[in-house]
Amino acid sequence: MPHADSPPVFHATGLAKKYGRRGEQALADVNFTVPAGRIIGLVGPNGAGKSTLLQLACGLIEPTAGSLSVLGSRPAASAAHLARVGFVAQNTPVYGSFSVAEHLTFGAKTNPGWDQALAERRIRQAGLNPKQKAGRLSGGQRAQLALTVAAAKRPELLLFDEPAAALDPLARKGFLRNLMEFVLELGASAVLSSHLLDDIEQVCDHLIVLCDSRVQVAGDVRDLLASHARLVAPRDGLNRLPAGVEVIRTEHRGHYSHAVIRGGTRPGSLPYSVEPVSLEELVLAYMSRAADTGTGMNIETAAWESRR
Ligand SMILES: Nc1ncnc2c1ncn2[C@@H]1O[C@H](COP(=O)(O)OP(=O)(O)OP(=O)(O)O)[C@@H](O)[C@H]1O
Repeated sequence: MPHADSPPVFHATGLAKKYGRRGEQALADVNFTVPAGRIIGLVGPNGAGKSTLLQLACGLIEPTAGSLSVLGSRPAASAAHLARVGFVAQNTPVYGSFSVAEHLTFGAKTNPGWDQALAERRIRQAGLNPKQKAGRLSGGQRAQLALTVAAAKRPELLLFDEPAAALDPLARKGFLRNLMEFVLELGASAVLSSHLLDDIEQVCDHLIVLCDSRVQVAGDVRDLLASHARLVAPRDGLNRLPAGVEVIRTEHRGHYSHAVIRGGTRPGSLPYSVEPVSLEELVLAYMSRAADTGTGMNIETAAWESRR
Protein backbone atom coordinates (compact mmCIF):
# COMPACT_ATOMS: atom_id res chain seq x y z
CA MET A 1 0.00 0.00 0.00
CA PRO A 2 1.20 3.56 -0.61
CA HIS A 3 2.38 5.42 2.48
CA ALA A 4 0.66 8.60 3.62
CA ASP A 5 3.78 10.50 2.54
CA SER A 6 4.00 8.80 -0.92
CA PRO A 7 4.36 11.38 -3.67
CA PRO A 8 1.22 12.08 -5.67
CA VAL A 9 0.64 9.59 -8.42
CA PHE A 10 0.10 12.53 -10.81
CA HIS A 11 0.98 16.16 -10.57
CA ALA A 12 0.29 18.21 -13.70
CA THR A 13 1.14 21.89 -13.96
CA GLY A 14 0.29 23.93 -17.04
CA LEU A 15 0.49 20.70 -19.03
CA ALA A 16 -0.06 21.13 -22.78
CA LYS A 17 0.35 18.94 -25.84
CA LYS A 18 0.07 20.01 -29.43
CA TYR A 19 0.63 17.48 -32.21
CA GLY A 20 2.87 19.05 -34.86
CA ARG A 21 3.32 22.76 -35.42
CA ARG A 22 -0.11 23.22 -36.99
CA GLY A 23 -1.69 20.21 -35.35
CA GLU A 24 -4.41 19.72 -32.79
CA GLN A 25 -4.09 21.20 -29.32
CA ALA A 26 -4.81 17.91 -27.55
CA LEU A 27 -4.23 19.27 -24.03
CA ALA A 28 -4.11 22.89 -22.86
CA ASP A 29 -3.10 24.25 -19.46
CA VAL A 30 -4.00 21.11 -17.54
CA ASN A 31 -3.50 21.26 -13.77
CA PHE A 32 -4.37 18.52 -11.33
CA THR A 33 -2.98 16.39 -8.53
CA VAL A 34 -3.99 12.87 -7.58
CA PRO A 35 -2.76 11.22 -4.38
CA ALA A 36 -1.36 7.67 -4.53
CA GLY A 37 -3.53 4.61 -4.01
CA ARG A 38 -6.52 5.79 -6.04
CA ILE A 39 -8.50 4.20 -8.85
CA ILE A 40 -8.98 7.14 -11.15
CA GLY A 41 -11.72 7.44 -13.75
CA LEU A 42 -10.66 9.54 -16.73
CA VAL A 43 -13.78 10.50 -18.66
CA GLY A 44 -14.51 12.77 -21.59
CA PRO A 45 -15.93 12.75 -25.10
CA ASN A 46 -14.11 11.59 -28.23
CA GLY A 47 -11.03 13.67 -28.93
CA ALA A 48 -10.96 15.19 -25.42
CA GLY A 49 -7.31 14.30 -24.88
CA LYS A 50 -7.61 11.20 -22.66
CA SER A 51 -5.24 8.98 -24.66
CA THR A 52 -2.84 11.88 -24.99
CA LEU A 53 -2.74 12.26 -21.20
CA LEU A 54 -2.12 8.53 -20.71
CA GLN A 55 0.62 8.50 -23.34
CA LEU A 56 2.28 11.47 -21.64
CA ALA A 57 2.00 9.62 -18.32
CA CYS A 58 3.93 6.62 -19.58
CA GLY A 59 6.48 8.70 -21.48
CA LEU A 60 5.46 7.65 -25.00
CA ILE A 61 5.15 11.32 -25.96
CA GLU A 62 6.55 14.56 -24.55
CA PRO A 63 4.55 17.62 -23.47
CA THR A 64 4.74 20.80 -25.54
CA ALA A 65 4.56 22.92 -22.38
CA GLY A 66 4.22 22.52 -18.64
CA SER A 67 5.08 19.43 -16.68
CA LEU A 68 3.66 16.13 -15.54
CA SER A 69 5.20 14.12 -12.77
CA VAL A 70 4.18 10.50 -12.32
CA LEU A 71 4.94 8.76 -9.00
CA GLY A 72 7.17 11.69 -8.18
CA SER A 73 9.34 11.65 -11.34
CA ARG A 74 9.30 12.66 -14.98
CA PRO A 75 7.51 9.88 -16.93
CA ALA A 76 9.85 7.12 -18.11
CA ALA A 77 12.76 8.96 -16.47
CA SER A 78 14.67 5.66 -16.14
CA ALA A 79 14.26 1.93 -16.73
CA ALA A 80 13.40 1.59 -13.03
CA HIS A 81 10.66 4.19 -13.36
CA LEU A 82 9.29 2.51 -16.48
CA ALA A 83 8.98 -0.75 -14.54
CA ARG A 84 6.79 1.04 -11.98
CA VAL A 85 4.13 1.84 -14.60
CA GLY A 86 2.01 -0.64 -16.57
CA PHE A 87 0.14 0.58 -19.66
CA VAL A 88 -2.64 -1.19 -21.53
CA ALA A 89 -3.30 0.78 -24.72
CA GLN A 90 -6.71 1.32 -26.29
CA ASN A 91 -6.88 -1.83 -28.45
CA THR A 92 -5.39 -4.11 -25.71
CA PRO A 93 -2.45 -4.99 -27.94
CA VAL A 94 -0.99 -8.48 -27.83
CA TYR A 95 1.42 -10.28 -30.16
CA GLY A 96 -0.83 -12.31 -32.46
CA SER A 97 1.74 -14.98 -33.31
CA PHE A 98 2.79 -15.50 -29.66
CA SER A 99 0.96 -18.02 -27.52
CA VAL A 100 -0.44 -16.98 -24.14
CA ALA A 101 2.49 -18.75 -22.41
CA GLU A 102 5.00 -17.00 -24.69
CA HIS A 103 3.58 -13.65 -23.58
CA LEU A 104 4.44 -14.62 -20.01
CA THR A 105 7.95 -15.78 -21.00
CA PHE A 106 8.52 -12.51 -22.85
CA GLY A 107 7.15 -10.54 -19.88
CA ALA A 108 9.51 -12.38 -17.51
CA LYS A 109 12.53 -11.62 -19.73
CA THR A 110 11.77 -7.93 -20.12
CA ASN A 111 10.55 -6.97 -16.64
CA PRO A 112 12.80 -7.16 -13.58
CA GLY A 113 9.92 -7.34 -11.09
CA TRP A 114 7.92 -9.96 -13.04
CA ASP A 115 5.66 -12.13 -10.88
CA GLN A 116 5.30 -15.42 -12.75
CA ALA A 117 3.11 -17.03 -10.07
CA LEU A 118 0.65 -14.13 -10.26
CA ALA A 119 0.64 -14.28 -14.08
CA GLU A 120 0.00 -18.04 -14.17
CA ARG A 121 -2.73 -17.83 -11.54
CA ARG A 122 -4.47 -15.05 -13.48
CA ILE A 123 -4.26 -16.97 -16.75
CA ARG A 124 -5.86 -20.00 -15.04
CA GLN A 125 -8.59 -17.86 -13.44
CA ALA A 126 -9.38 -16.21 -16.77
CA GLY A 127 -9.67 -19.67 -18.34
CA LEU A 128 -7.04 -18.95 -20.98
CA ASN A 129 -5.27 -21.86 -22.65
CA PRO A 130 -1.50 -21.21 -22.34
CA LYS A 131 -0.92 -22.82 -25.76
CA GLN A 132 -3.48 -20.67 -27.59
CA LYS A 133 -2.05 -18.13 -30.04
CA ALA A 134 -3.01 -14.61 -28.92
CA GLY A 135 -4.20 -13.80 -32.47
CA ARG A 136 -6.96 -16.38 -32.01
CA LEU A 137 -8.25 -15.03 -28.68
CA SER A 138 -11.57 -13.18 -28.44
CA GLY A 139 -11.58 -9.45 -27.59
CA GLY A 140 -12.37 -10.24 -23.96
CA GLN A 141 -9.65 -12.88 -23.69
CA ARG A 142 -7.13 -10.48 -25.25
CA ALA A 143 -8.11 -7.86 -22.67
CA GLN A 144 -7.55 -10.41 -19.89
CA LEU A 145 -4.13 -11.33 -21.31
CA ALA A 146 -3.10 -7.68 -21.63
CA LEU A 147 -4.26 -7.00 -18.06
CA THR A 148 -2.31 -10.03 -16.79
CA VAL A 149 0.90 -8.96 -18.56
CA ALA A 150 0.58 -5.39 -17.24
CA ALA A 151 -0.19 -6.51 -13.67
CA ALA A 152 2.51 -9.21 -13.48
CA LYS A 153 5.08 -6.44 -13.78
CA ARG A 154 3.80 -5.55 -10.29
CA PRO A 155 3.67 -1.87 -11.20
CA GLU A 156 2.75 0.86 -8.75
CA LEU A 157 0.54 2.46 -11.38
CA LEU A 158 -1.62 0.81 -14.04
CA LEU A 159 -2.89 2.88 -16.96
CA PHE A 160 -5.82 1.50 -18.96
CA ASP A 161 -7.02 3.25 -22.10
CA GLU A 162 -10.62 2.09 -22.56
CA PRO A 163 -9.77 -1.48 -21.59
CA ALA A 164 -13.30 -2.84 -21.64
CA ALA A 165 -14.58 -1.09 -24.77
CA ALA A 166 -14.69 -4.24 -26.89
CA LEU A 167 -16.33 -6.43 -24.27
CA ASP A 168 -19.96 -7.43 -23.91
CA PRO A 169 -21.68 -6.17 -20.72
CA LEU A 170 -21.17 -9.41 -18.77
CA ALA A 171 -17.51 -9.78 -19.79
CA ARG A 172 -17.01 -6.09 -18.97
CA LYS A 173 -18.40 -6.51 -15.48
CA GLY A 174 -16.11 -9.50 -14.88
CA PHE A 175 -13.12 -7.69 -16.33
CA LEU A 176 -13.69 -4.65 -14.12
CA ARG A 177 -14.09 -6.83 -11.03
CA ASN A 178 -10.80 -8.53 -11.90
CA LEU A 179 -9.15 -5.22 -12.45
CA MET A 180 -10.28 -3.98 -9.04
CA GLU A 181 -9.05 -7.14 -7.32
CA PHE A 182 -5.73 -6.84 -9.08
CA VAL A 183 -5.22 -3.24 -8.20
CA LEU A 184 -6.06 -3.94 -4.55
CA GLU A 185 -3.80 -7.01 -4.47
CA LEU A 186 -0.93 -5.01 -5.93
CA GLY A 187 -1.62 -2.03 -3.64
CA ALA A 188 -1.32 0.01 -6.83
CA SER A 189 -2.96 3.11 -8.28
CA ALA A 190 -4.83 2.80 -11.56
CA VAL A 191 -6.28 5.05 -14.23
CA LEU A 192 -9.22 3.85 -16.26
CA SER A 193 -10.06 5.91 -19.29
CA SER A 194 -13.61 5.26 -20.44
CA HIS A 195 -16.70 6.71 -22.08
CA LEU A 196 -18.77 4.38 -19.94
CA LEU A 197 -19.86 6.19 -16.82
CA ASP A 198 -21.28 2.98 -15.37
CA ASP A 199 -17.82 1.44 -15.41
CA ILE A 200 -16.30 4.48 -13.78
CA GLU A 201 -19.01 4.55 -11.11
CA GLN A 202 -18.42 0.87 -10.30
CA VAL A 203 -14.70 0.99 -9.70
CA CYS A 204 -13.29 4.51 -9.38
CA ASP A 205 -12.79 6.58 -6.24
CA HIS A 206 -11.24 9.56 -8.03
CA LEU A 207 -12.50 11.35 -11.14
CA ILE A 208 -10.99 13.52 -13.86
CA VAL A 209 -13.37 14.98 -16.44
CA LEU A 210 -11.52 16.09 -19.54
CA CYS A 211 -13.27 17.99 -22.36
CA ASP A 212 -11.91 20.25 -25.04
CA SER A 213 -8.32 19.56 -23.99
CA ARG A 214 -8.92 20.83 -20.45
CA VAL A 215 -9.72 19.40 -17.06
CA GLN A 216 -13.27 20.48 -16.26
CA VAL A 217 -13.33 19.02 -12.78
CA ALA A 218 -11.17 16.60 -10.82
CA GLY A 219 -11.20 15.18 -7.34
CA ASP A 220 -12.18 12.49 -4.89
CA VAL A 221 -15.55 11.05 -5.96
CA ARG A 222 -17.09 11.33 -2.47
CA ASP A 223 -15.93 14.94 -2.12
CA LEU A 224 -17.29 15.79 -5.56
CA LEU A 225 -20.68 14.23 -4.79
CA ALA A 226 -20.79 16.04 -1.45
CA SER A 227 -19.92 19.42 -2.96
CA HIS A 228 -22.41 19.25 -5.86
CA ALA A 229 -26.21 19.03 -5.83
CA ARG A 230 -29.28 19.09 -8.00
CA LEU A 231 -31.39 22.19 -7.45
CA VAL A 232 -34.95 22.94 -8.55
CA ALA A 233 -35.82 26.63 -8.46
CA PRO A 234 -38.23 29.04 -10.15
CA ARG A 235 -36.80 30.23 -13.44
CA ASP A 236 -35.56 33.56 -12.08
CA GLY A 237 -34.33 31.97 -8.84
CA LEU A 238 -30.93 30.99 -10.20
CA ASN A 239 -30.00 34.68 -10.46
CA ARG A 240 -30.41 35.04 -6.72
CA LEU A 241 -28.11 32.31 -5.50
CA PRO A 242 -25.66 33.34 -2.77
CA ALA A 243 -22.01 34.01 -3.55
CA GLY A 244 -19.93 30.84 -3.68
CA VAL A 245 -22.63 28.79 -5.40
CA GLU A 246 -21.71 28.02 -8.98
CA VAL A 247 -24.26 26.86 -11.52
CA ILE A 248 -22.62 24.20 -13.68
CA ARG A 249 -25.54 23.36 -15.94
CA THR A 250 -29.18 24.44 -16.16
CA GLU A 251 -32.18 22.95 -17.88
CA HIS A 252 -35.42 24.94 -18.01
CA ARG A 253 -38.61 22.91 -17.71
CA GLY A 254 -41.88 24.89 -17.60
CA HIS A 255 -41.74 27.49 -14.85
CA TYR A 256 -38.81 25.80 -13.15
CA SER A 257 -35.09 25.47 -13.70
CA HIS A 258 -33.23 22.30 -12.84
CA ALA A 259 -29.58 22.94 -12.19
CA VAL A 260 -26.45 21.09 -11.13
CA ILE A 261 -24.68 23.38 -8.69
CA ARG A 262 -21.38 23.38 -6.91
CA GLY A 263 -21.39 24.70 -3.33
CA GLY A 264 -24.46 25.55 -1.25
CA THR A 265 -25.02 21.89 -0.37
CA ARG A 266 -25.24 22.39 3.39
CA PRO A 267 -28.84 21.81 4.55
CA GLY A 268 -30.77 25.06 4.68
CA SER A 269 -28.11 27.12 2.93
CA LEU A 270 -30.37 27.72 -0.08
CA PRO A 271 -34.03 28.72 -0.19
CA TYR A 272 -34.78 26.00 -2.79
CA SER A 273 -35.01 22.22 -2.76
CA VAL A 274 -31.65 20.56 -3.15
CA GLU A 275 -31.07 16.86 -3.81
CA PRO A 276 -27.95 14.71 -4.08
CA VAL A 277 -26.52 14.48 -7.57
CA SER A 278 -25.42 11.20 -9.17
CA LEU A 279 -21.93 10.83 -10.60
CA GLU A 280 -23.43 10.52 -14.08
CA GLU A 281 -25.38 13.80 -13.70
CA LEU A 282 -22.28 15.52 -12.39
CA VAL A 283 -20.11 14.34 -15.29
CA LEU A 284 -22.76 15.14 -17.89
CA ALA A 285 -23.24 18.62 -16.42
CA TYR A 286 -19.55 19.44 -16.86
CA MET A 287 -19.42 17.83 -20.30
CA SER A 288 -22.51 19.74 -21.48
CA ARG A 289 -21.13 23.00 -20.16
CA ALA A 290 -17.88 22.47 -22.03
CA ALA A 291 -19.78 21.56 -25.20
CA ASP A 292 -21.98 24.68 -24.89
CA THR A 293 -19.20 27.14 -24.23
CA GLY A 294 -16.60 25.46 -26.41
CA THR A 295 -14.01 26.24 -23.79
CA GLY A 296 -13.06 24.25 -20.78
CA MET A 297 -12.37 25.73 -17.42
CA ASN A 298 -9.62 24.56 -15.18
CA ILE A 299 -11.17 23.61 -11.91
CA GLU A 300 -9.33 21.46 -9.47
CA THR A 301 -10.98 20.50 -6.25
CA ALA A 302 -9.22 21.98 -3.30
CA ALA A 303 -10.09 18.81 -1.39
CA TRP A 304 -6.77 17.07 -1.87
CA GLU A 305 -4.80 20.21 -1.19
CA SER A 306 -6.76 20.90 1.97
CA ARG A 307 -6.16 17.38 3.28
CA ARG A 308 -2.36 17.64 2.94
N1 LIG B 1 -0.76 11.23 -33.19
C1 LIG B 1 -1.55 12.26 -33.36
N2 LIG B 1 -1.28 13.18 -34.32
C2 LIG B 1 -2.07 14.27 -34.49
N3 LIG B 1 -3.16 14.53 -33.74
C3 LIG B 1 -3.48 13.65 -32.78
C4 LIG B 1 -2.70 12.48 -32.54
N4 LIG B 1 -3.25 11.81 -31.49
C5 LIG B 1 -4.33 12.52 -31.12
N5 LIG B 1 -4.47 13.62 -31.87
C6 LIG B 1 -5.51 14.66 -31.74
O1 LIG B 1 -5.51 15.12 -30.40
C7 LIG B 1 -6.84 15.27 -29.90
C8 LIG B 1 -7.01 14.42 -28.64
O2 LIG B 1 -6.94 13.05 -29.04
P1 LIG B 1 -6.95 11.85 -27.98
O3 LIG B 1 -6.74 10.58 -28.76
O4 LIG B 1 -6.00 12.15 -26.90
O5 LIG B 1 -8.45 11.94 -27.43
P2 LIG B 1 -9.31 10.87 -26.63
O6 LIG B 1 -10.01 11.62 -25.56
O7 LIG B 1 -8.47 9.72 -26.21
O8 LIG B 1 -10.35 10.42 -27.74
P3 LIG B 1 -11.15 9.02 -27.92
O9 LIG B 1 -12.12 8.93 -26.77
O10 LIG B 1 -11.86 9.24 -29.21
O11 LIG B 1 -10.16 7.91 -27.94
C9 LIG B 1 -7.77 14.88 -31.04
O12 LIG B 1 -8.20 16.06 -31.67
C10 LIG B 1 -6.91 14.07 -31.96
O13 LIG B 1 -7.29 14.26 -33.30
